[in-house]
Amino acid sequence: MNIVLTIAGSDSGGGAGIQADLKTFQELNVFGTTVITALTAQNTLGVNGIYPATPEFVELQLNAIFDDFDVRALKTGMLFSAEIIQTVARNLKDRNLRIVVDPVMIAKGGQALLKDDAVQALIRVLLPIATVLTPNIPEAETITGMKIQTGEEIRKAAQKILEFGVECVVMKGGHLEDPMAVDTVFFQDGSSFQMKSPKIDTRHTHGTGCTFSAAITAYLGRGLSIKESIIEAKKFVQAAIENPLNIGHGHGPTNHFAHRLGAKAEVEIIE
Ligand SMILES: Nc1ncnc2c1ncn2[C@@H]1O[C@H](COP(=O)(O)OP(=O)(O)OP(=O)(O)O)[C@@H](O)[C@H]1O
Ligand SMILES: Cc1ncc(CO)c(N)n1
Repeated sequence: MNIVLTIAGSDSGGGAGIQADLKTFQELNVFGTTVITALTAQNTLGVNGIYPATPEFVELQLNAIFDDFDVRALKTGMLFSAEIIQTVARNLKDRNLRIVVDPVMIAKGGQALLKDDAVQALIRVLLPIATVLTPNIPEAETITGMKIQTGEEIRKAAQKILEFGVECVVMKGGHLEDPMAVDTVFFQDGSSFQMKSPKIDTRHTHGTGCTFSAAITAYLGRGLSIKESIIEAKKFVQAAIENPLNIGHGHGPTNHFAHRLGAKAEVEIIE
């Protein structure tokens, strides 16, 4: 059994964070382990409170996992503070792992999930060890300090992110004004490709980013290449968005069962 890990925050509402990650891992046949960085009191309407773990307790959880399990791939989600980011990076360095960093900053309802002063720590200590970084456009703007609207601006921002040391960056286009959900993927060797799928007109998009990065991690853990993992993850999240569950009164969760039920999503790959 391939073992993977998520280092993220708990979403009591079950649609994002650790809960979305574990559901994704389960659906994709990998064994999921967890390091919880913070509890959130959260539902589909918003985040009512955050209770972070101490960096020492984050480290205890990391040690518990690495002392016992042979983890193939991991993702990070909500990391909350510079201190937690530093603890995580210190414990991941020099391990033979594929690391997916989802630079979670703000919940759909607007609440901050990462402190402002933690962005620099993310750039300095986590990006240099990241295999794949999955920013949405606002996150890519915060990381690079650039305004991103056009395809050319996406390319320039991705270039700057690659210079921070990540092996591959997926610029997620879900937030752009476009009838298609277009993600553009850039690698250190200068190659790139695009993934296009129809943008679904739905408010049930809570946890899409978490589900996508967890699916990339699951496929990497199963031994797929970076490119294959990203493409298969896009299909997984597209199927989960296309078949919404009617849960909650706000931004409802994506449907992790869609894959099991055989939903097939069309994703166009443009080299
Ligand atoms: N309405 C939509 N229809 C189809 N695909 C979408 C839609 N919204 C987002 N996506 C896709 O879902 C994936 C996750 O991207 P998204 O931009 O939602 O992440 P995010 O903003 O980080 O999410 P989160 O709020 O969970 O952190 C990307 O592949 C994106 O293109
Ligand atoms: C715990 C948690 N992580 C990530 C997100 C982003 O969707 C969220 N809303 N909550």
